[in-house]
Amino acid sequence: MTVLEQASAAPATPLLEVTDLAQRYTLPRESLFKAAAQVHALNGVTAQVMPGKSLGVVGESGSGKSTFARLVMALERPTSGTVSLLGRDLNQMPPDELRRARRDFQMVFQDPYGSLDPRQTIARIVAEPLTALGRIDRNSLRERVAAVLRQVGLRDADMDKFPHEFSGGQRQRIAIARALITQPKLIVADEPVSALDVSVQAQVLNLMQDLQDEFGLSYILISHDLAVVDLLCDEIAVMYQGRIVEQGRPADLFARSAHPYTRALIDAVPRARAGGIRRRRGAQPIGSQASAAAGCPYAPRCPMADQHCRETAPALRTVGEVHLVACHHAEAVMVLPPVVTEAG
Ligand SMILES: Nc1ncnc2c1ncn2[C@@H]1O[C@H](COP(=O)(O)OP(=O)(O)OP(=O)(O)O)[C@@H](O)[C@H]1O
Repeated sequence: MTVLEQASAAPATPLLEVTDLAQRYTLPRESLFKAAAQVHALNGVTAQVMPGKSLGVVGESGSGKSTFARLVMALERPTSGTVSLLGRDLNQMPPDELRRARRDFQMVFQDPYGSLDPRQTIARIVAEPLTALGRIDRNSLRERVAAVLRQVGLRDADMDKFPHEFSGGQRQRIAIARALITQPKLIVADEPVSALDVSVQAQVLNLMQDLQDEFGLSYILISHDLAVVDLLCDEIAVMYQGRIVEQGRPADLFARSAHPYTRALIDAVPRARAGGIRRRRGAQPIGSQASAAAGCPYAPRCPMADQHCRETAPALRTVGEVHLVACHHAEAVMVLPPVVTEAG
């Protein structure tokens, strides 16, 4: 094999690599006589994002999605595990190096009303991640702001306005422009469209897709809505109580979900996917419940749970070619009929 062939055959370096990430929070003591309780927000999460690819992270409220996003952004240190961007462990970097590395990864938050400072002009808001990296002359800065505003479908003149002059969808475009200004490789978007009307959601997701095509961006897209991540992601990780319980390509997950929890999430997708998955009549809303003391954390809610599930926690394992699942009954779940697709 020639050197060139070897290079092209070598697997590409992951853009982001998260290994065995765990985060525990200690809650304030209820009284002097009680031990402080701990929340295991994240429990041994391992994931990779390749350059130009996107990972969707779905799960109900409290499953650990935002904690995962904060750790990936190095906004807090994990209890254990590592977060590496292009092979460099973010939590081992000296503060100055981490500040410079932040050029490569930016975040878009859920609330387009709360995340933009109402007293700042759009120019200042959008320029902030760049000015935080060091001095830059005013004219170049305004040119750069105008360019990213155009990239997200806004006008140069918008830079001298204030956030209250824009709709929710436009504000989310401004938040995306701010994330783009440092020309990042990765954007972590935490529920970027859940505060928007459905019609506006599609516009923002389409914009994110166009930007990905144009700049080879990667996204980590956090959402409670499978339909949203399905649109934009190459891979979906389903989280339950701080663990990834299933991970695979969207088409595999929809057609052959191997975890009963993923099936419950698909069941709750409110809109028809291209393949025609619809909400099942009378489907129960997914609420949080206490985890089992031992065994599979999903066992107390699982229609397939047996004694083995209640006693032994399933490890994440491969089923099929690239599909990962943590369920003792994965093979049986995969061959169940597709989630009900009722007419109308
Ligand atoms: N700073 C904190 N201190 C204590 N507990 C926390 C903290 N942050 C998160 N938690 C707890 O960790 C668990 C995971 O929370 P997280 O916000 O990551 O979930 P989520 O899936 O993003 O939920 P949501 O969709 O509601 O934002 C929850 O039980 C939450 O109460």
